[in-house]
Amino acid sequence: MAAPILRRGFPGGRWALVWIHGGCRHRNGAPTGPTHGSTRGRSSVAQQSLQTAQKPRKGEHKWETVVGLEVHAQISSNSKLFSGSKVCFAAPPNSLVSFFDASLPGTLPVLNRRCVEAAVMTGLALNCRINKKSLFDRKHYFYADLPAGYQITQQRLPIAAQGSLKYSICTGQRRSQMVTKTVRIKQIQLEQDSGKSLHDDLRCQTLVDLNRAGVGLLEVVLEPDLCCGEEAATVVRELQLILQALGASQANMAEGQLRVDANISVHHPGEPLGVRTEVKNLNSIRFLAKAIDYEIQRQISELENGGEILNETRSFDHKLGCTVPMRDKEGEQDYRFMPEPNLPPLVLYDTSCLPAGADPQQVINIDRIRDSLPELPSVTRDRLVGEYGMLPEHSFVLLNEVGLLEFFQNVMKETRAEPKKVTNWVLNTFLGYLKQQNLAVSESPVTPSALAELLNLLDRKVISSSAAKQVFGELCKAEGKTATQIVSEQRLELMQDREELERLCHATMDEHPQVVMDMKGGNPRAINKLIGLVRRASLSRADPTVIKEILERKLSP
Ligand SMILES: Nc1ncnc2c1ncn2[C@@H]1O[C@H](COP(=O)(O)OP(=O)(O)OP(=O)(O)O)[C@@H](O)[C@H]1O
Ligand SMILES: [Mg+2]
Ligand SMILES: [Mg+2]
Repeated sequence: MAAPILRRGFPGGRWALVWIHGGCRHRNGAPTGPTHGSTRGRSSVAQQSLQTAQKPRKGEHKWETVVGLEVHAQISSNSKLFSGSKVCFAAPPNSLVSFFDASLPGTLPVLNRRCVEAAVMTGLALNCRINKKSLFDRKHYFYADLPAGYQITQQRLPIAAQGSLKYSICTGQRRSQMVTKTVRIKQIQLEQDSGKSLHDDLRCQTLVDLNRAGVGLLEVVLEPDLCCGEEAATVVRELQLILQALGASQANMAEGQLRVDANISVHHPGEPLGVRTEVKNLNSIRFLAKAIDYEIQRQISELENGGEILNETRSFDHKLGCTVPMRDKEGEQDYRFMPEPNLPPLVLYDTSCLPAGADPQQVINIDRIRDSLPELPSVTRDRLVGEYGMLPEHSFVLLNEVGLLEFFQNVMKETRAEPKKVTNWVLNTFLGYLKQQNLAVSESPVTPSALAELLNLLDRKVISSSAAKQVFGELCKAEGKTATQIVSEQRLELMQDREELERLCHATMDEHPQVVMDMKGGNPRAINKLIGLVRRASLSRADPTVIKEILERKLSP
């Protein structure tokens, strides 16, 4: 019986699986490979998502639109997939390159355990089947930023396959209805990132930075179940949140940690899928949606004008808002896939089938990873709705803004105010201010404790709602004052003294006899005017409910 052992590769807890006799132990026989078959026999989920395609524009009713995504996520790890070089964004060019990353002869890959664990976590979170045996392959193409002339990937047997991802999308005329849909995951594969080519047009030269070469990537391949830019954008955002919750990837698109290739085709209902084009390397969710919608329109008008769609790769020109063929990817590529001879099969275990005598620290146990999975975004949203009676759409906003959920939860820890009130303040006043100032939650001058203190003052009726807004405005100035200090310095406390309030009402009525006459004459708006006048005289410190009660009593016949 063959048995894998783990070999310590580089310092810092890196291990490689070494296959001694070239066999494999499985509990239930060999796992099946990825579903590379035709995409035509799509499930009812796929059909359903096609049927609910976006509202047709002119001429579009005759067409069904199909979108399939390949999402590349850089794995959060201190070192690269097969070498000990550090992974760091924006380091000086070529400062993080080992001999292996530069493909010097004689160097060998050593698999990074952390990357494997991140892939298993992601597979489990996306309801995939985890393959207990997966294989590495070489995918050949020639480009300056790929020094080996091939990328190590998992083409034949990836680490995870056949999963699904649920996402929610707003529909209806006023987009007030939320519908939950499912997209199937075809497979998740581990692979190396390439380096970066920097084109210096002025000097007509290309510079190569290999810092990124060999960084671990997860390629999540989705089945062609989507139908428009908005659906694709929603799915990618959900995937991004899942990867971040798992800690599998920081998935920051601006830093290139999440890049998407969008495959698009159109066909007539009842006919086979059309020829797909692939828009490569989309690194913003907004551009992803725009590129897809543009490409759908382009393909439809091309076909309606008697043209044909070429199976080509394109890129999105965000300045022009259109897709253009990629010059370097013209023609069909032959990647000459072949097994990677320097890496044994990657073997994973369940608790029930650990190899006899194996050190649990040295084998990768799928059950242990499953047990340590954190709360996933969909579960967090359900919890917010259940625990705080929050509207589902509010739970989406809380999760979508980076750091906002943590902010909300920290406010909740320190306030006795109703969760609904806290949600309103966080989503309207606080988030509204951040948006207006173009600030991230982490840059906010208002801390969760400061907002909690303010909400406590409001809850204890120490201040009125309008005074609370005023205090919030002062907190935003970040002068280091607490809400209580601001309230006392600006004398914003609600007037509690009944006699003082009576006196104020009396004085206001004396000053405005016409309004009093109107009120006595039955003008319903006069009472509000009088309340406003008393409040102004009290510098907004008088409680409107108490004023109303006093005025009504004084003016009742
Ligand atoms: N007719 C189609 N229309 C739209 N999308 C499609 C169609 N057929 C397949 N797809 C999508 O194309 C993608 C194919 O990705 P996959 O990684 O399997 O292969 P590839 O694009 O040929 O290879 P590479 O990884 O080199 O880009 C999948 O997301 C799939 O859903
Ligand atoms: Mg792919
Ligand atoms: Mg592709």
